Amino acid sequence: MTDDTILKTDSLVKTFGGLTAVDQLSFSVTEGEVAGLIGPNGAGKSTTFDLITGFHKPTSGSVSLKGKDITGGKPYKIATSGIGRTFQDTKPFGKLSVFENMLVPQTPDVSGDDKIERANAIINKLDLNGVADENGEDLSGGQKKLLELARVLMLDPDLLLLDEPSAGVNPALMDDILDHIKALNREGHTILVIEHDMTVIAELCDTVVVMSNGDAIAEGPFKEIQQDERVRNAYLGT
Ligand SMILES: Nc1ncnc2c1ncn2[C@@H]1O[C@H](COP(=O)(O)OP(=O)(O)OP(=O)(O)O)[C@@H](O)[C@H]1O
Repeated sequence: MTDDTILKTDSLVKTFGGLTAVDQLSFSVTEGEVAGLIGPNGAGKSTTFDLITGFHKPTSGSVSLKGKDITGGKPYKIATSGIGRTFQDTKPFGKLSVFENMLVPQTPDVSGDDKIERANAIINKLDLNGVADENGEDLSGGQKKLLELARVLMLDPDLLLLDEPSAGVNPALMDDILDHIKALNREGHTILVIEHDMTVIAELCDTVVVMSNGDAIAEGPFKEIQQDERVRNAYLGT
C-alpha cells in the first residue's frame, strides 16, 4: 500500500450459501483517481460495493479507508466516515421534491440553514435547479441518477462509489453526467465506478480493476488492460 492509497480490500470473501460471490479479492484505489470496476454480469462487482459500504458483512478479509480498518462497519458509519455510494437502481423518495430529497441524508457536520445552503449549492452544481420543485417520481432516469449523486454529495465524501451511472440514461444526459463526474474528481473526490459501457470507462478512468468469478484478474490503465489476454477472454471478447 502506498501513502496515497485511499481504499484497499485485502483477500475479501463473501459467500451466499454455497455461492462464492467475492473470492479473495484484493485491490486498491489511489487518492485523486477515477478507477473503474468492470467485469461480466455476476462477477461480484455490486457485492464488492456492498462489502465496502457495510451493506453486507464479509465472510473474511478486510476493507480499509485511508489505512483505517472499516471492515463490517454499519452503512451509516461508513457513509459518514467518507464513502458515498450510488446504486444501480435509483431510489429517490417519489413523493418528495428534489430539494426535499436533498435534506433526507443525516449530515453530522451541518444542520438548519447551513444544510439548506449546502443542498442548494449542490443542486446548482449538478444543474438540477430546473427540477428542484419536482417530485422524485416525475424525474427522467438520468435526472434520478443526478439526484442520487446530489444526495450522496450532502455528506461531502472523499470517495464516491458509483454503480453503473450510465444505466437507464439517455445519451444526451449521459454526457452531462460524465462532465459532472469529471468535475467532482477535479474538485478532489476520488471515484470508483462500476460500468458496463466501455466508452464511458475509456473516457473517465485512469485505471481499471477487472473482476471475474469474484476475483480481480487484472488491474491497470484501461489501454493496457484491453490488451490483456485473460481480460479479453473473460470479458471484452475477441
Ligand atoms: N443477496 C444475495 N444472495 C444470494 N446471492 C447473491 C446476492 N447478491 C448477489 N448474489 C450473487 O452473487 C454473484 C455476484 O453478484 P453481483 O451482483 O455482485 O455481480 P455483478 O458483477 O455486480 O453483476 P452485474 O454486472 O450483473 O450487476 C451473482 O451470482 C449473484 O447472483
